[in-house]
Amino acid sequence: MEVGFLGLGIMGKAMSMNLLKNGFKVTVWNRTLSKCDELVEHGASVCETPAEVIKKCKYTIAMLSDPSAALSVVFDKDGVLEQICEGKGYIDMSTVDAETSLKINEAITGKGGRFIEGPVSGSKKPAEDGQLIILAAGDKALFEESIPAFNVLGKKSFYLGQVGNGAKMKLIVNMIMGSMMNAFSEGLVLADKSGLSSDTLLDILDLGAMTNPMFKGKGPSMNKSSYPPAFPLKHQQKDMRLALALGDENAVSMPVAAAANEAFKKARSLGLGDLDFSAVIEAVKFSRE
Ligand SMILES: NC(=O)C1=CN([C@@H]2O[C@H](COP(=O)(O)OP(=O)(O)OC[C@H]3O[C@@H](n4cnc5c(N)ncnc54)[C@H](OP(=O)(O)O)[C@@H]3O)[C@@H](O)[C@H]2O)C=CC1
Ligand SMILES: O=CC(=O)O
Repeated sequence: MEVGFLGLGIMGKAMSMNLLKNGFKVTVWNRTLSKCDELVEHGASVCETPAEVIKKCKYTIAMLSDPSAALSVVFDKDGVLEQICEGKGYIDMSTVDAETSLKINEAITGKGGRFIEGPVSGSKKPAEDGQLIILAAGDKALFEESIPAFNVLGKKSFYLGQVGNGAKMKLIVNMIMGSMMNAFSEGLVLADKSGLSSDTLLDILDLGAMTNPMFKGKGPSMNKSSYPPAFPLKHQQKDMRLALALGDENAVSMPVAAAANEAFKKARSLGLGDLDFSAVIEAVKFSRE
């Protein structure tokens, strides 16, 4: 199976590498073209524009930073729309809002192509290990044809119905994750400032009902003030912002998420946007200084 892949950031690189390792023929494109080199060393082909990738491949996956990147790759010059046509499928796995997905769906299907959104839950390591959770929606037949690729990329693929449902589900999951990360950060800082060991707090949390892979995975490095980016903080803040907009649309009051969003914004203003989202703990430390 030949697959195109647009966007080789933290996630796209790991995902396209997995496809290559599992026997897929992969043609890649990235805005910063030099990031394609490592994939080419592992057997990928490279194109100079998204349009060229679409022309070459029956199926193309995108993994881009945010709504503006997802729209630009489709609608701008040399973009996806220039070559999408009947018989081709476009699978956008970026985390965006439903409105963005719907715009892309309308444009792709208007040209006779097929579209699904497929945002993923799971970070850099699950992407490297093919253990993502895929939240797909849109053209059902395209979803079924994508299963061989999804089975390489993830441990479970959900089909959620009409376009927009995948985006909404992903934003809800990440809103919960961002709120949890803030409560966790406050607890670690409070333990430390109360004269307690924040490492002991991790041990206690791990033994009880609140044990979870995120606290276990991120806690030890947070206690060392180390935040190598797996999920960049700027993307988590984007997800909080988009989830809050979904709350506005549905008149759902979300004061916890709103406070968490403020902390991520504060962290961005401190220049921490490119670090892991666990660096939000620095905003908690900052606010009490
Ligand atoms: N990292 C994670 O743990 C997870 C991330 N996600 C989501 O996946 C998506 C990708 O995340 P991640 O890989 O971490 O992000 P990165 O910031 O590492 O990569 C972003 C990618 O988008 C490209 N890009 C940004 N702006 C544009 C633009 N205007 N035009 C074309 N390409 C553009 C970048 O290109 P360039 O290299 O040129 O900058 C790069 O390929 C995001 O939506 C994120 O929310 C979902 C689950 C987990
Ligand atoms: O979107 C981020 C994740 O870890 O999932």
